[in-house]
Amino acid sequence: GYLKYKDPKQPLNTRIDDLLSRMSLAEKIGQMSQIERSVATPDVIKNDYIGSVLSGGGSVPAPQATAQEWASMVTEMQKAALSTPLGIPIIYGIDAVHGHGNVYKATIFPHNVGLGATRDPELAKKIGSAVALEVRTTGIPYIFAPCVAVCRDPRWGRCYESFSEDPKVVQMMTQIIPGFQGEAPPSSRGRPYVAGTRNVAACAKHYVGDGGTNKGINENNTIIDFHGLLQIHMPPYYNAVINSVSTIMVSYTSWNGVKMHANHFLVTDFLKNKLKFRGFVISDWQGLDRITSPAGSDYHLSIKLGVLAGIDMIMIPFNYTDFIGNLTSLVHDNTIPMSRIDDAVRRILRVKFTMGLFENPFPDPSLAGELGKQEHRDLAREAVRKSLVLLKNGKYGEKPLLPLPKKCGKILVAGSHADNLGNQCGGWTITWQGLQGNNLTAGTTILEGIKSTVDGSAQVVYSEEPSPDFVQKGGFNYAIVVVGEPPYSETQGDNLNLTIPAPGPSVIETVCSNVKCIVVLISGRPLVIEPYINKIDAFVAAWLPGTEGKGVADVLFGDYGFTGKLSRTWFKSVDQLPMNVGDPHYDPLFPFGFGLETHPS
Ligand SMILES: OC[C@@H]1[C@@H](O)[C@H](O)[C@@H](O)c2nc(CNc3ccccc3)cn21
Repeated sequence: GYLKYKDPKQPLNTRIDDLLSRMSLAEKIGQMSQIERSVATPDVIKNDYIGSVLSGGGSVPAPQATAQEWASMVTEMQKAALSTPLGIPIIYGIDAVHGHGNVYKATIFPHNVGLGATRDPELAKKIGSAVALEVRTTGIPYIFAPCVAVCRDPRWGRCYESFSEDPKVVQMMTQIIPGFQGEAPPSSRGRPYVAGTRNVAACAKHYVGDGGTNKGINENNTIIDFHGLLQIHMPPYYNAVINSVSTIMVSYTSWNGVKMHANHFLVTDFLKNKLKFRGFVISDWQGLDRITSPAGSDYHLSIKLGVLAGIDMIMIPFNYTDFIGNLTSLVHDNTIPMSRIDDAVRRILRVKFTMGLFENPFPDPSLAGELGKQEHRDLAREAVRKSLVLLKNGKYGEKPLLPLPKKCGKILVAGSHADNLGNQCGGWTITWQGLQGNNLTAGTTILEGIKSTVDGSAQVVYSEEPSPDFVQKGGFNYAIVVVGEPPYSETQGDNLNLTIPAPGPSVIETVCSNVKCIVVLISGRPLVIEPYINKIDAFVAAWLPGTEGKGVADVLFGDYGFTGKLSRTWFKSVDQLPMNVGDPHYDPLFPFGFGLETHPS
């Protein structure tokens, strides 16, 4: 018979009220449960009324799975969900944080630290809509992006996921949200909005103060007064909410010793009641478990604190029986009132109804062909060009070295990051931690880009770690040295010394003491460069450019000018950290906002 909640012509709140009134506690708790794809069998989805599934970093249906294989996996799960009595569709989420990183042959864009250096919100929006298409072509309607952290200490392993140390630059780049979701019409501003099946629901993360921890220690404590929190870490959430972000993910971190996942004041009083956020709040992976230390030592208490704080959907992700059992008993004994459960389910349903998931629960086959499309790769290459920051161009008193002539004669290209696609993509690429080498996915290394840019008369010689003899006897007019950090994610990226890993420094020394050298640094953050900077002729910060490495050669050889500006302070020494623009004692090697410019030759 006719069911009001299934009628898209009914007002949104009528659909929510009607469906909620039909739901059992088990069905409500199911909607609040997000499980990992590796445990999400059709039976589990059906029997536990699961409302959401995710892919954790690197969790794929099969190695090098095609878009079709991804879509088939989602379809199978969706069929199970729709076979339940109320037929509420699941929402499948994934970390598409710099393009659809888990997926083989997806376009990989520069990580956020590089996008921040572009200062180009329109570019961010275009990237958002390209990523949305690549995500949707795999049948997925929801992504855990953008990270709107304001990273205040580059020793943090996730600093590359942050657009900038300056909240104003992060606020500017939240324009990626209307890119992901589509532009909300005036009537929907400030409310969750997803335009349709070519867009995805987004997730502003990690609320709040994830980038402000002590010494940049991941998941640690952000010690700052309320005024400071509102001034530095909160502003991007104002923009995210008004730009209709559908979901917000809570941070593992603590604020002045109180776990964010247990913080009723910030999650409910401030975000939901003050900022009027109407989407759903999702936990991070085992975010509830990590409320206690050791993690998981009192899961019953964790669930009580997290759900009462105002978390609506829980990224469990594996022990769903524990979660469902504990939450059910917490409601039965009235520790958690049904009103809290209903608020969570309303918010989840509001997002699912608004984004059209009930009308279009299955992948849209018309989106085939979007994965890794040349048009998206060209956009990514433009982003690479605009993300490069030129920090030195010729030694003191000498003429500028860049742009290099395409008729450059014999040049040397050296370093561990010159011909290494995995290194230039960084973390959250194919696997959670990222990979090294050139077989991980489809793309163009920096070396390949150089070779296809220079004039036919030029000779490009590549040596990853050349000997002094090789450099001295090579007769090179110039050398391009590409070094930097290996890929990493989260805690694995925490680093207190921030030195360029060996043999980077010695390659710089060997090459730059024998031939005019351009050093291109591939890193998620500023690294120690001061000891070598006087020996270097030209110095370029390239961040983590992604698959379209040719964007680097585009600018080195003058097809485009350098325009990027530092989105982060470049320290002289790690002893100065944390040190950010606006600090009373500010003594950088290169200041926030710095970037030399060149013009197309
Ligand atoms: O991947 C899901 C979330 C992600 O959206 C958050 O930004 C991030 O904080 C986060 N961390 C994990 C933990 N990932 C993990 C991967 C493999 C094994 C164990 C944990 C999952 N997630």
